[in-house]
Parts: sequence; structure tokens; C-alpha cells
Amino acid sequence: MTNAIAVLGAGKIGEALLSGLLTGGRRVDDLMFTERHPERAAELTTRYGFRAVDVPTAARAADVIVVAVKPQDIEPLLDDLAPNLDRGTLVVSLCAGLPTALYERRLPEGVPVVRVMPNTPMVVGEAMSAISPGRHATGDHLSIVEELLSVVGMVVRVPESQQDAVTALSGSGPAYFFYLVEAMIDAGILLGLPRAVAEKLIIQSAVGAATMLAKTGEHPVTLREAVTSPAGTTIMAIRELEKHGVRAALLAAIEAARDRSQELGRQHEDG
Ligand SMILES: NC(=O)C1=CN([C@@H]2O[C@H](COP(=O)(O)OP(=O)(O)OC[C@H]3O[C@@H](n4cnc5c(N)ncnc54)[C@H](O)[C@@H]3O)[C@@H](O)[C@H]2O)C=CC1
Ligand SMILES: O=C(O)[C@@H]1CCC=N1
Repeated sequence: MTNAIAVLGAGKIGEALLSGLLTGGRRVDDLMFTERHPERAAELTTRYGFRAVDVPTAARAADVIVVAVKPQDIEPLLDDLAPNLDRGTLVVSLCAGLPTALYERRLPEGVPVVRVMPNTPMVVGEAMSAISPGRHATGDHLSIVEELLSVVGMVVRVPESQQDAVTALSGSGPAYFFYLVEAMIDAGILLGLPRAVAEKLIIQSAVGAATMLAKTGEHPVTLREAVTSPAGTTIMAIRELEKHGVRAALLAAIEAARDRSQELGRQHEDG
């Protein structure tokens, strides 16, 4: 088991990972972070007891460095990290779009890098994380990352060439479900239901449907067909969804997210 872990950038994902590792049995003394906003750093230290450190301390003390800043903030962070990093330290990037080659170019020669695309259900231990090795990452490095992330959800290995698609699908995916739930609650309001009732009905339906998908192993089409009675209510709704191009909208939306992930990577090609 790796010992010390440092998260660089303790925002939503950084906090979710650190708190998940703590809940999963890691010692608080082995969990540290850097954060550019002092109020945010104080908040995390007060809430969990994690140590706020600077980049040189993180680089010296940690076996694994997890980069969790926005892709747009990566350049100054790499400037800080490069002169301090030991080539044996494993670097794990959670940043959308950023290729392992960027880190390999900017950090000491031979540093192992693993690219990860997690998602926010990490806060409830239900993340979906996809991991890919960079040029110097071995099977052992992948196992270390798998062990770390399996505490906060499921982990799959994918080739790095698939990471932009993964980002569009599962990285952003929770937002699509939240958007759908939000719209369905609005529909409840349209039909005259009290908001609290509409919320309860839709959220439990979402939980139930997700649990059926995860537990029965049935194909989504089979599960939908079981709800769709001949000349019943569901088929009337499905006809409207088809008429309004919801399926095509989803395909186009996810393609746009994939394109944006690729673009974020290209913005750092000369870095
Ligand atoms: N939010 C999401 O659903 C997901 C985010 N990601 C990726 O995770 C990364 C973090 O995303 P969020 O947590 O949502 O962003 P966030 O904005 O909540 O967190 C980023 C944190 O990094 C800090 N920061 C920025 N530059 C820094 C520096 N040089 N040193 C120390 N701290 C610094 C910021 O103050 C902020 O607290 C992004 O690269 C994003 O692409 C990946 C999967 C899902
Ligand atoms: O929207 C974003 O760029 C990040 C990456 C995946 C989910 N959130």
C-alpha cells in the first residue's frame, strides 16, 4: 500500500478523493493537499484534519501526487512541481483533456504518470473512474491507482486514446442525469404537483432505475419495454421524446463534450 498522498488543488474532486480515502481507512497524517485559496485550505483542515502543504513539501513527502486543478490552471502548477519532483514519485492527473505527454514533457525524465477521469459520485463512494498509463507507468503503477480509486467507486482501465470519449460520457455524465431529473421535476410542477412531492417521485424513480440497471444486468431496452404497455401512458411519452429528437440531442451533446476535451488537451500542446 502506498503511504502518503498529496492532492494538488483541493476543490470539488480533490476534496471528494481525500475524504473518500479517509473514510476508506487511510491515516489522516498520510493525506495532504495544496490549495491556492487559504480560506479553502483552512476549511478542509478544520473539517477533516488534512494537512495543507506547499508544493515542495508535497513533492518531498508524498508517494503519489494527484493533480486536481482545472486544466486551465495546469501550467503554473507544473512550473512549481517540476523542480521539486523526485522521478520515483507517481503522478496521477484527474484533469479533463490533459494528456500524459504534457506531464512527461514538463516533469523530470522518466516520471510515471497515470491519467484518470473520475466523476463526482465519488462523494458518495460511487465514482466511475477510467485510468490510462503514460509512457513510464507500469502495471504496478496502475495497480496502485486502482487500489486508491476503488475505495471511492468503480475503476476501469482504458487506452489513453479513449479518455476524451470517457470524459464526455462518465466524467460529465452525472450532469446529464441531474439535468434530466431537474427537467422532470419541472414537468411535475407543470402537472400541478407540489415541488416536494415531484422531487421525491423523480429522485426515487432515478435511484430505482439506476439500481435496476446495476443489479439486474438487463439491457436498458428490456427494462424500458417492461414499463411500456401497449397503448399505455409510457409510449405516448416516448413518442414525444422521439419527435423532439432527444436521442439525437444526446449523441450531439456527448460528441461536443468529447470535442471540448480534445481541445483542452490541444491548448497545452506547446507547453
Ligand atoms: N467536477 C467534476 O465533475 C470533474 C472534474 N474533473 C477534473 O478535476 C479537476 C478539478 O475539478 P474540480 O474539482 O471540479 O475543480 P475546482 O475548481 O472545484 O477545484 C480546483 C481547485 O484547485 C485549486 N487550484 C488551482 N490552481 C492551484 C494551484 N496552482 N495550486 C493549488 N491549488 C490550486 C483551486 O483553488 C480549486 O480549489 C479538473 O481538471 C477537472 O477537469 C474530472 C472529473 C469530474
Ligand atoms: O466539465 C468539465 O470540464 C469537468 C470534466 C468532466 C466533468 N467536469
